[in-house]
Amino acid sequence: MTLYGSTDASWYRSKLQLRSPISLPLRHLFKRLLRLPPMPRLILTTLLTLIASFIVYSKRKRNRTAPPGPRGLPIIGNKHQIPKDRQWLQWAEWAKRYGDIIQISILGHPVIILSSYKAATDLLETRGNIYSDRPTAPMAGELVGWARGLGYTQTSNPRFREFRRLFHQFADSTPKLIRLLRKLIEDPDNFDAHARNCTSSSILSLTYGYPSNMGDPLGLVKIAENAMRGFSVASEPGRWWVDILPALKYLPAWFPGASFHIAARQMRDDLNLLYDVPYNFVKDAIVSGSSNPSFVSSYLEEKSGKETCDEEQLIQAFGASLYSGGAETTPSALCSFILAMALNPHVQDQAQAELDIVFCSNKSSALPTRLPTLADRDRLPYISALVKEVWRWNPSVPLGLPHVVTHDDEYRGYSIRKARGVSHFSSFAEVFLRALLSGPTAILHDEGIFPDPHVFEPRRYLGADSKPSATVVTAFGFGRRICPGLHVAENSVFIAIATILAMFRITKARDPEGKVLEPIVEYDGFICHPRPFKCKIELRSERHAELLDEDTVEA
Ligand code: HEM
Repeated sequence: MTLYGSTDASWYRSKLQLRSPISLPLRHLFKRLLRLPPMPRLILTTLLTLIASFIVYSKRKRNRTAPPGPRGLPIIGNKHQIPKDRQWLQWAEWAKRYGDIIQISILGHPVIILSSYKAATDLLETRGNIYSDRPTAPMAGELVGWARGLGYTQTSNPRFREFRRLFHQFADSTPKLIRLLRKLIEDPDNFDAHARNCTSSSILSLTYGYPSNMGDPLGLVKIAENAMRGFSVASEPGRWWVDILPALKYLPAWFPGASFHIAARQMRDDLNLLYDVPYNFVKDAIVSGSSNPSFVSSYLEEKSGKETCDEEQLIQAFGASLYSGGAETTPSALCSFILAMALNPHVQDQAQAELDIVFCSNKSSALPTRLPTLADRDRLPYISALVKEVWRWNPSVPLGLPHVVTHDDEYRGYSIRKARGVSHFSSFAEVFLRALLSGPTAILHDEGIFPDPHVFEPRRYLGADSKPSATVVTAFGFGRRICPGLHVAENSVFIAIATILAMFRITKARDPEGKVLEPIVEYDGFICHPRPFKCKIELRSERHAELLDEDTVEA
């Protein structure tokens, strides 16, 4: 007796005298099924059985000791509740309702979201090793190809250690920002574009020795910007179905719903250019004896032309990882700083008062003898605190990067299951730990640690004696996967902020009638930028401009 055969339909009819509220629709459904010809009946019945088992399976997976979280729909779980943009607002809302460790589900598989400093450090730092892998990321990692670089490399890959070692060597580099200062004098209104262009060319110069003073003959800044746009878009959580159902990647691009292949192909082409063009530039320059000192040129010179194919790929991927890590995050931090200064003149007054005490010989005229350098950091506690507050106020990577759990664990009585990524179909079982969440109740806006989290207040990081306090900052992630560009970012953003504050006064812009234009304080993107806003950036004195020509500026 089979359900697909036509022999004993009356037996099923008798079984369908169900009493539950869904008995009527079910009866209709089965009646219709029984009327179908055998083949369509077989296909439909198989499909329905699969769907029913999936529902039962996904309900069972939510075990009673799992962290709390919002109810989802059968099969898709909470997928439909994840917004396409600014997901951290949704994370924060859930955190308010369910607590600082919550579990949602996507297609029956658990996704854990942490939103307090305590939960994040307990899991990602203290028990870091089992929480430090990365998911396979079908869209950004595989289809676009970012898995070749560090951000999406699995910890078991031998390249992981090599990448981290190279980053360690790079940590002393500080991007040169003198060009940014000049641009701010010449054309202050376009500060956003200058911050991006100058950061890009500065990273390209440090990494490949690409000259920043001769325009951009290879169009490298554009190439890198295109690749980065792809990185941001491909990495957005919840945006691509193929990240949730990796099996979709086997569909041909023409198949309805598989247009992600077309987007991925374009992004991959952009990324390949970022791998090849600057690398070939360094190789050609070494051959012709015209190479400028850079990280990649010293690596290749050390190998004296005997680099293996693997080493070539490693250093190419390292260059792209450097670029992808720094090129968007640094300008995001600088724009947040400018916005914070336009909105908080009293903070700016205090920071400039500190600078004037340290650098002006004649206190009454406030004319400086030189501009700040990194070596002055200890003498500038308020500015150091202001930089930390920039990281906290608008974290450049508000969602962090996903972490994957590699062993079953228990935390506060909740069970956290390891990712079970065996086949392609089940690799979406990976558990994501979105460690860095912005929004009112998330880590950097955790009211327990940072009262009035939306207020820009550098004093949070100073003790009663105005000396630096031990408050921790977490904008750079946790544990084994903590941002390896942390020191480069801290140094370059500190020196840029200290020098901009020393040289310029930042105020709100006014319209032609003199009315103040209030900036909108909103941010978007996987790498989060303030929405475009206008402000006025003026030199504090001509003397400050002269200092740029004197050989006193480290920036
Ligand atoms: C400007 C401020 C920056 C912020 C706020 C920032 C933040 C972050 C965060 C939150 C992560 C994820 C950490 C985790 O998984 O727990 C990360 C990873 C990473 N960052 Fe940064 N970053 C910044 C600048 C940079 C710079 C300048 C570079 C390169 C020089 C860089 C390179 C990287 C790389 C390669 C990774 C992946 C590390 C891994 O997967 O092991 N970042 N960053």
